[in-house]
Amino acid sequence: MLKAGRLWALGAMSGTSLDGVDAALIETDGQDIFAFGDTAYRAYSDAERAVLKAALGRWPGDDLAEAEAVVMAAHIEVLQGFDRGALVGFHGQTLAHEPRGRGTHQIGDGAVLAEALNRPVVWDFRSADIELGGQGAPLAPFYHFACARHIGADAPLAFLNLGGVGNITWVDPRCARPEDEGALLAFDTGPANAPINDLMMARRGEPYDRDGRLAKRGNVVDGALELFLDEPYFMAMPPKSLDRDAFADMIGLVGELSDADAVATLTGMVAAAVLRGMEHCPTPPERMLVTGGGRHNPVMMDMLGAALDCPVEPVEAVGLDGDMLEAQAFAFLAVRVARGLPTSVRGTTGVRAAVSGGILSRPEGQ
Ligand SMILES: Nc1ncnc2c1ncn2[C@@H]1O[C@H](COP(=O)(O)OP(=O)(O)OP(=O)(O)O)[C@@H](O)[C@H]1O
Ligand SMILES: CC(=O)N[C@H]1[C@@H]2OC[C@@H](O2)[C@@H](O)[C@@H]1O[C@H](C)C(=O)O
Repeated sequence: MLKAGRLWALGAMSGTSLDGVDAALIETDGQDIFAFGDTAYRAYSDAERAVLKAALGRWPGDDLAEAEAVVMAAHIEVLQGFDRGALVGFHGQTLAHEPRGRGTHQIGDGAVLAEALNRPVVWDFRSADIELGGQGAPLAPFYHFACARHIGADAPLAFLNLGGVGNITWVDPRCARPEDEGALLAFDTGPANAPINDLMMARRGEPYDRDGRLAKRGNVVDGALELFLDEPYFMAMPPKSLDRDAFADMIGLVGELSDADAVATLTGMVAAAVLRGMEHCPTPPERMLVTGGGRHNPVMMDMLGAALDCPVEPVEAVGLDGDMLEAQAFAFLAVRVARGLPTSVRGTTGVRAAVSGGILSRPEGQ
């Protein structure tokens, strides 16, 4: 086990929107953040993305050699560019997520990565949590707690990640540790960019609605929005988490609409799902800090701002990097795992007892 003390750790995240690999360095002891370091991004090519897309929904035992090779090559390429980072946190690529069924499935082999980088790698962050009855997601909340302390927050606030899927973390920074009762409540709010990206690709051959340009020209259609909000998921109490394609049917709800109205309505659904999620927060947060690609979409941000009672701002408002927060989170979690500290609790994933989720693989001879 790693001794207490600060170190530079390198984290890598390949998220559900399948855009690419984010990598970031942070200096941490697994509790506090001391400094942020370099970051890098390696986009997937269209051909690579198509391979990953075709592998979604697959489980161990299926032939995934091609997808595995894409994930490993992209990670090795981007991580080899960092000379700092004594420990690596490697999330891998989620292909399927069924916490109450077959479990959760991330591809990418941390032992192979450890040899390629000649550094210890922590990986398979979600399985241990699921084995103890948790959802295996979201896992960024322990890092959100550290961020809240880092920015000097003194009242409950929320972090909202708008990736392929949306997830929210309500944080009480007055608690001493993230594992303390009442410090965190987190869950996936609903779909975020994934259905928008899928619709843009299907109808226009474009990967996403850049800057909300198409949504801006359309109107939210109430009938479709109401049908969407009838989904029992929104009423269900946390813990809860979602597969990327759990709401793939929502594209059907907008199937008859013009491109602009369809995208505007899918964008409105993201904000409406977050608003429904707020009902589950223990107290209204003082502010909502938004991370992930959705914060670059002004239509999505305006809809959120109009729906919520608190200020909604990108995390850059407090000096954080919203494109790299998840990569930093897995660097931070790697240090926690290496030190034997918990990475999830009942309030974040519903796990029966606090668990330190992840495997540590060392290169031969270390
Ligand atoms: N300028 C922009 N305008 C509109 N949408 C954007 C913009 N930039 C990014 N996005 C959206 O954000 C997505 C990428 O978000 P992000 O990188 O946070 O996702 P992820 O990390 O893959 O997902 P997850 O957090 O669910 O694992 C893009 O696919 C796109 O839909
Ligand atoms: C199973 C899985 O990969 N879930 C992702 C996904 O993307 C957003 C949301 O759904 C969240 O639950 C999680 O990612 C972030 C990094 C998390 O675990 O906190």
